[in-house]
Amino acid sequence: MSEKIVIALGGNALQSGKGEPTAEAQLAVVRKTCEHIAEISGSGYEIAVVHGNGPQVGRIVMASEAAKDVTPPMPFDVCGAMSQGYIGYHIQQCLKYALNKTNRNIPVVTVATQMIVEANDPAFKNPTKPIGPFYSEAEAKQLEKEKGYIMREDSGRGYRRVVASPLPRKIVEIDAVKELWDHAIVITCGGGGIPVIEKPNGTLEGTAAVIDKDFAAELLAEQVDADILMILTEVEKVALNFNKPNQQELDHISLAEAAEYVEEGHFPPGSMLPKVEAAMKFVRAFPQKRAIITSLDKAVEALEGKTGTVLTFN
Ligand SMILES: Nc1ncnc2c1ncn2[C@@H]1O[C@H](COP(=O)(O)OP(=O)(O)O)[C@@H](O)[C@H]1O
Ligand SMILES: NC(=O)OP(=O)(O)O
Repeated sequence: MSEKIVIALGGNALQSGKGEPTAEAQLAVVRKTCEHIAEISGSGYEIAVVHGNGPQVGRIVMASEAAKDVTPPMPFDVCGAMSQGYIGYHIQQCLKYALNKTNRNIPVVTVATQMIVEANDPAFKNPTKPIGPFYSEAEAKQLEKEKGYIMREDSGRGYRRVVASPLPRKIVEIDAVKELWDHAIVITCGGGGIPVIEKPNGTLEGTAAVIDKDFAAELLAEQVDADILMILTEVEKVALNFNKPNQQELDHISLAEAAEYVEEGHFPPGSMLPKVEAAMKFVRAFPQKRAIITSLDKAVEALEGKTGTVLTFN
């Protein structure tokens, strides 16, 4: 039987193309990434794709706010749904093309996915998820004053707006994803899923937050009994002392080592910490399985054990 793999694509990594953060620049990165995903599919893996949306949803919110004199601003959850739509569309288009090139006629489909979060999740009081563009410290201070945004430094790359990032609890469309699994490559839980709160009468209500797609991908991997959780971002390996002269890249981490490095503060919240924590959760749930963190362009080599950081139980 072929192995199942959930592949998570970083929202920032998808915007890592040179030049302006345009849809065209993202499409170019998605196109290249999909060549790798098609190659993985060609090696016999069953795949689902999850993607991030931090930069994208941040810009959609900004555009919506900026257009307030022309049309009413969109609620935050709707902006999240819009980001799922356009990133999913890019992946669908590029992945289908890459699969066709290798004569693999597999349908590719995006499922608009809602994710149940808890209304009393402490994350609502402690925003950590960076979204939108990067700013200088002075610009960040100005935005805090003018717009009331909460701004934080993001992994040495500049300041960004941070928003609440509650934990994903339940994938609303999981039955549809499971039904589709044998027939298509499913793009699901985009941007971590559209955050919704379940009301006592059973209705769902969108809420203003951005769920971490690493945790969403992990939850999906558990639900579909995936063999591998693969998290693709901008760096080839997870590092200790990241961006410092004594930076040390890691080939392999055990669960116990990962816990120690987390405790020592090597991984910032909202960027590398959720990836490592999601990987830890996966191998804790499935001690025989593995999680891999690497860059978009190294996915194939990492699966072959040639690069990336592999996290296992022992
Ligand atoms: N210890 C670390 N090891 C590797 N990268 C790190 C580390 N700490 C912070 N980073 C940064 O975190 C980034 C990944 O987080 P982020 O950009 O939020 O991910 P995504 O691509 O999923 O949106 C890396 O590209 C790197 O710049
Ligand atoms: N939603 C989410 O996790 O986005 P990023 O991958 O951009 O951080």
